[in-house]
Amino acid sequence: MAAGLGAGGRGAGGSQRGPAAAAGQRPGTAGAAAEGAAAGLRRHRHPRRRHRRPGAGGGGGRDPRPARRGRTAVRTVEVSAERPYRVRIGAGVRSELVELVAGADRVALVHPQVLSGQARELAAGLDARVTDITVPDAEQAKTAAVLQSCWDTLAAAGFTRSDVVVGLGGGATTDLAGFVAATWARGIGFVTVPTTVLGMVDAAVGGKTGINLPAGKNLVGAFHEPLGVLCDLDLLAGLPAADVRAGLAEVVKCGLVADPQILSLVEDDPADAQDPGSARLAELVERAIAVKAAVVSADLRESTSQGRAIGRELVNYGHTFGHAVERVEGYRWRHGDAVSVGMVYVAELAEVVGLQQPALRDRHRSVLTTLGLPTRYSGASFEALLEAMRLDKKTRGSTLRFVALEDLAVPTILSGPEEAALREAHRRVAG
Ligand SMILES: NC(=O)c1ccc[n+]([C@@H]2O[C@H](COP(=O)([O-])OP(=O)(O)OC[C@H]3O[C@@H](n4cnc5c(N)ncnc54)[C@H](O)[C@@H]3O)[C@@H](O)[C@H]2O)c1
Ligand SMILES: O=C(O)C(=O)C[C@@H](O)[C@H](O)[C@H](O)COP(=O)(O)O
Ligand SMILES: [Zn+2]
Repeated sequence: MAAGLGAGGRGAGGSQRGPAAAAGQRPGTAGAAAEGAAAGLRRHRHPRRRHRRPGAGGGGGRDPRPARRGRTAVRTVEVSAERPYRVRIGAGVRSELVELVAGADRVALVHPQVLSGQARELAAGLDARVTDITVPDAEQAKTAAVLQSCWDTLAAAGFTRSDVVVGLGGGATTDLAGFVAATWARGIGFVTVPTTVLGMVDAAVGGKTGINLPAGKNLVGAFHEPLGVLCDLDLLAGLPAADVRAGLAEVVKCGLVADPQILSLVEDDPADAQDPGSARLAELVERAIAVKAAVVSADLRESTSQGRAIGRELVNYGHTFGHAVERVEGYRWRHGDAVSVGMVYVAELAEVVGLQQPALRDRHRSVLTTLGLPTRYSGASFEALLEAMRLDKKTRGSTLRFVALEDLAVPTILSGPEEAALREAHRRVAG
């Protein structure tokens, strides 16, 4: 059964989403947690499985890409929050979907139009009855109307609590699909098969699901952990360069707040870091997942930040201003581009209030610039951005709270900065 919700398409949005172009390990909790997670990366070979790449026409086609990355190396990162699950990372791991949904009579496969071929291939390998749900592209999927339409489709197909929703796509698709799963029958099984760098390193892991409102980013949602996450690096082959770059903003975020080795890997060869087939990008993906897995394992529901002990809010670095930019731009910016500017904003703010040395602010700008990510934003007034920031989920009452850095991988919460400081940081980011 196919439920077309309108392909949407990037259309004009494609070029409008974001601008065109564009130490030392912390001794505290987050750095240590990331180290622990990195150490927990288990390296083993993928069980032998015949696997057909999309479009390979029966498996006989030659892979046109040079084998710069071990084709069989598969990594596993464990997430142990309320219900343990595994993040599998490597070429071909999407074939493991059949095991993750074993036992379900019905599977809903939620994906954007651009991934229809991959969705068909995945569906063909499943024993369950598959309901295909094509959703609009990118942020256009994260709306109440699309959510309603997904519920209607599940109702028509008779989905019960033993059935499973699979999100195949970038972060926008998996956020929506996860919220569909979280809300259907008060919560059914959910699996993520992320197809973007950002989806793999961030959105597919950790169980934050939801949709946007005109009033704010991700304002409606739920914590709903996946049964498993399949990061199939083969799926990145066709990802547009601008989306690879945007995903790297969240990777750099993990480098700044917890794992500085990430920054060195990017700075050593930024072009290689952006090559979907490179071993460097694979390592960056693994390292960022290790940071995220450690953080959400310790604080799934984002409830434990106290003083210097930062919980899940750590991975919200750069998002207070970043989400405000997305909101005032009508969700036409790429999330990663907005987070890039947001990280520069909070670095400027930390410097303005005397928390951080200028050198760290400069490192933010240089590492993001070297990837071609935006570091300036002058598209909206300070007042409009401030209003949007007030609805950030870290805000308590009328007190704005930012994740900020005292030093590389030394995070803190900057609570209730003066409006003059917020304004000055905006002036500096607006250039
Ligand atoms: N839940 C979380 O913890 C979390 C974390 C970070 C970001 N997010 C959310 O994730 C979203 C951003 O995710 P994103 O950057 O993946 O954007 P996206 O989902 O909009 O995908 C980017 C673009 O790439 C296309 N695409 C996806 N996979 C492709 C592939 N393999 N080949 C070709 N094209 C492909 C998509 O159709 C889209 O046009 C935002 O909504 C953000 O709020 C959520
Ligand atoms: O997983 C988290 O927690 C994050 O904050 C990761 C962010 O990269 C992500 O964009 C998240 O969706 C933001 O959450 P929100 O609670 O600020 O909407
Ligand atoms: Zn994010």
